[in-house]
Amino acid sequence: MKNLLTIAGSDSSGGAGVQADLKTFGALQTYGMSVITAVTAQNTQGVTGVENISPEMVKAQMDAVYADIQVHGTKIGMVSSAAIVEAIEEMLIKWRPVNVVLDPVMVSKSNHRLLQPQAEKALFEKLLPLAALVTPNLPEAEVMIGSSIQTLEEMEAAAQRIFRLGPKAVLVKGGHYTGEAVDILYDGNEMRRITCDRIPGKNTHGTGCTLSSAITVYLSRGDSLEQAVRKAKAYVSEGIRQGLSIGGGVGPLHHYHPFYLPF
Ligand SMILES: Nc1ncnc2c1ncn2[C@@H]1O[C@H](COP(=O)(O)OP(=O)(O)O)[C@@H](O)[C@H]1O
Ligand SMILES: Cc1ncc(COP(=O)(O)O)c(N)n1
Repeated sequence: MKNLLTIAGSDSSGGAGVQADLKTFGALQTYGMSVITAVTAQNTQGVTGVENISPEMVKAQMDAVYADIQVHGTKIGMVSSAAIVEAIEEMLIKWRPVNVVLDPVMVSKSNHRLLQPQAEKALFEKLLPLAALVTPNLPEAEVMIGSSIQTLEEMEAAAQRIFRLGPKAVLVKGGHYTGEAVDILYDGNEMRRITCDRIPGKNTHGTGCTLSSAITVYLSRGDSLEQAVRKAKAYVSEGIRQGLSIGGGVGPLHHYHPFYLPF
């Protein structure tokens, strides 16, 4: 059994954040644990409130988990504030966990800020260098490099520039692109285009959270980075295919595929 930790924000509607991460860990038959950074009041239509957990409490949660349980992979999502970034950095340096996957969550699909603007620099400078993989979507990659991305070639150039900020590898996700769902994986050596058919349908709330959690699972099982990304992408695609039309807005992908055994 692999033990997986998510450090992320709570989504009251259960589609993204900690809830999506724990559902992914459970569906992929690992033991899931959570360090909550912020609580959001959120549904399929938007975010109506955010309350941060104190940096001291974030540190206490991380200490509690890492001191007691062997953690085979850690996924980091919404970190909300610069003070929380610093708390997480301090604990990562203290505990040196393996397989750290950073999803640099900045804005929700419903267009609500989940990272304070003044925390962007802290996230880039303090957490990127500690990550085995960072998984920006297109708008996040644009913020990281400070220019717009229109083509696959520009996605590849962005991956190279983000790599220079210190992570061991970069996955620029193409969910916001047109045509096939192409993600660019760059490890400082090889540039790969990882492509899946674009699944029609609007229920994509939580795709980024789910992808980074599933990658963390597969890395913890010893898969190569490329294999882990390919398997996680297949899991997300099936989840979108079975997406749930609940609520009045963007519904969540589905995590329990009783007739579909991922890998
Ligand atoms: N309609 C879709 N069909 C298939 N894959 C998708 C679709 N939308 C997003 N994806 C995939 O889901 C993952 C998350 O991507 P993205 O939506 O860009 O992230 P985020 O949720 O962080 O904005 C990526 O692997 C992306 O290619
Ligand atoms: C607590 C939390 N974390 C992350 C996301 C991003 O997910 P998405 O990009 O699907 O809106 C979210 N909406 N809420």
